[in-house]
Amino acid sequence: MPPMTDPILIDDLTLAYGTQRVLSGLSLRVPAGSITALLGGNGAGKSTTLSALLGFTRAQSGSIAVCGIDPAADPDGARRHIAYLPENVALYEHLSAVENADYLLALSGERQPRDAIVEGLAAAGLQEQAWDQRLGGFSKGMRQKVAIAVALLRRVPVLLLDEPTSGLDPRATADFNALLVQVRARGTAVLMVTHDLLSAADIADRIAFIEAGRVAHEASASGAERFDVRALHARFQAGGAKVAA
Ligand SMILES: Nc1ncnc2c1ncn2[C@@H]1O[C@H](COP(=O)(O)OP(=O)(O)OP(=O)(O)O)[C@@H](O)[C@H]1O
Repeated sequence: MPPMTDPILIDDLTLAYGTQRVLSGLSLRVPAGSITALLGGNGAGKSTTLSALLGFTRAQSGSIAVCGIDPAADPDGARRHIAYLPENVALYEHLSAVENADYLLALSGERQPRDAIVEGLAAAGLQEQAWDQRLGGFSKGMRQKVAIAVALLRRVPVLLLDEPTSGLDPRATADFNALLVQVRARGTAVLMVTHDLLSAADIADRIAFIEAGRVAHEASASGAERFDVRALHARFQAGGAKVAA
């Protein structure tokens, strides 16, 4: 059997928008069944890194692979392995939670029966009475649950999240983090862009900080370099890693 490669592998990536260089030698890997939090100041290049993994933005040099596929060469192939939650999840207001999930799964060619959909919504923590309600009245936390249910139902090996807990209250943040822990237990490689150092320290296996276009520091949840949130906060405060309440 060929050796398993990490679902997310980025090596020495350099990427510029016109003359503005954003990434300068960024390397990052996210193994299966693990959560990596990507932190850094505003404009550090966190969302750009996600965009490169999704094949929306092309790097000038270095290599990038999603389950062994180069997203620049084969964006559709890479995206088949990815569930992506942008900061503001785009769902359909006039459709119910079940209808949204049904439609989004159909779009990705992975239609599933209602029983499976409601099971996914329940697993994501959405209350039964909300399953057939239109999304118009949903809170951001409830919308996140619908979106993550779709991601769970797709059973893809890679989950990309862009500031998923921004705007969530502490309870909804805790619920969301608990869900991510379940996703990790299924073997998914999770890459989460966030400014929320406390959440990152709570659930991530690794925290990577981007500075000057590269990962300037990585901290691990285990071993000698175990997270010291105060030290990380002090060190990276200037770089914009905020500690959320
Ligand atoms: N499509 C684009 N075209 C031109 N410049 C862009 C584009 N997208 C991002 N940029 C610029 O690239 C830099 C990095 O942006 P990016 O969104 O990756 O940062 P970020 O680390 O996610 O920031 P934030 O924490 O504020 O969301 C910024 O200076 C931004 O203005």
